[in-house]
Amino acid sequence: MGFFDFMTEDIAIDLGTANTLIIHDGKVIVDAPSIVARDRTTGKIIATGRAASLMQGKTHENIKTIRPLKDGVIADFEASEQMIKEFIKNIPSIKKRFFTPSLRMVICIPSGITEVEKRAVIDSAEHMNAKEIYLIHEPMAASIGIGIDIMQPKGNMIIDIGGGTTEIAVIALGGIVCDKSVKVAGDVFTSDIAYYMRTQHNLYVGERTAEKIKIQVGAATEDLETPPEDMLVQGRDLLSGKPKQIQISFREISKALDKSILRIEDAVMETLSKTPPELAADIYNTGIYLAGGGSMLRGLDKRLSRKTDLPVYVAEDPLRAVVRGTGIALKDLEKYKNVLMK
Ligand SMILES: Nc1ncnc2c1ncn2[C@@H]1O[C@H](COP(=O)(O)OP(=O)(O)OP(=O)(O)O)[C@@H](O)[C@H]1O
Repeated sequence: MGFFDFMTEDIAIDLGTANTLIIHDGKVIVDAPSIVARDRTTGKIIATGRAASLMQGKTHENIKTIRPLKDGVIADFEASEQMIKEFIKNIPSIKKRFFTPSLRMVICIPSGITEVEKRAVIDSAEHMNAKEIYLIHEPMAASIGIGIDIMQPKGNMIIDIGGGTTEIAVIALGGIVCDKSVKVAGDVFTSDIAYYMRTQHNLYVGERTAEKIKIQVGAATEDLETPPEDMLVQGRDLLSGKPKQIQISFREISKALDKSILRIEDAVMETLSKTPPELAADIYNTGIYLAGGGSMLRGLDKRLSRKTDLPVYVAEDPLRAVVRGTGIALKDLEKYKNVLMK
């Protein structure tokens, strides 16, 4: 270890539309919603992460909650920088320092990101005192995080369903052979549910309630082996204006999500049809891996398996697969130099 290593901290970041995760010293030390709450009059950030998420939909006119990322990329630079700075500042070993350490960072980015969006990520990292910055594509990070040996001359298909994007990629020999990124993922599922409640039940529900419905009774198919119990949902009646409660079943939610899931199925089929035959043969044998929070939707694996006639496996702890892979790449920069971008 050189002298200057004392002044550098290594950090792996999965900067996601829904959640930001940070690995430092091999451990996940930040796992928080990507949200900030700002005081409109002073412009100051008053809360980030979980604390800001609790304020969502419940603010008054002086407080605004912002989700700085949209569709997997930074939409509000200032808010995203402030949010990450806040997360990093609170890392215990950084907090106790007298000075801001320089950072060596591996940050994962969606595979469909533009050069301008990529530049924005690098600029933000530089503003945070990052001296060495590496970028890694999300599906690549997810594959490493799942434990796939990406360097092998063997094809693997990975589908990362996050909050803003679904990234589908075929990986072999440490590279992405073919991929597709669609802006249909967890956030769209949530708004599909809110729309369904408004149009089918005249019930106006906020984003947090719609997300709760998705997690509690969300389903990609009506054909579930262990269906969840019905859920009581409260919101505002659009006709009378009064608070109202209704009972919702997973069957209704699977109808509400059907169109969006069809779009994901189409994207998967399109990627499979572009896959070179030798790699298609590998995927036939190994199946498809799912990662990201959206992959936890009940029955989604079953539905994709039925569509593709392939076995589909959901990663262990799918919400953390991407950051795990980013952390592994950070630990062995030499081994992964060909998959990291500077
Ligand atoms: N049990 C669950 N069932 C369905 N969806 C879930 C579940 N748990 C979390 N989610 C959804 O997963 C999404 C977040 O996943 P993840 O953290 O992987 O996304 P992200 O990395 O922030 O997004 P992106 O990669 O698009 O930038 C949210 O939309 C959340 O509602």
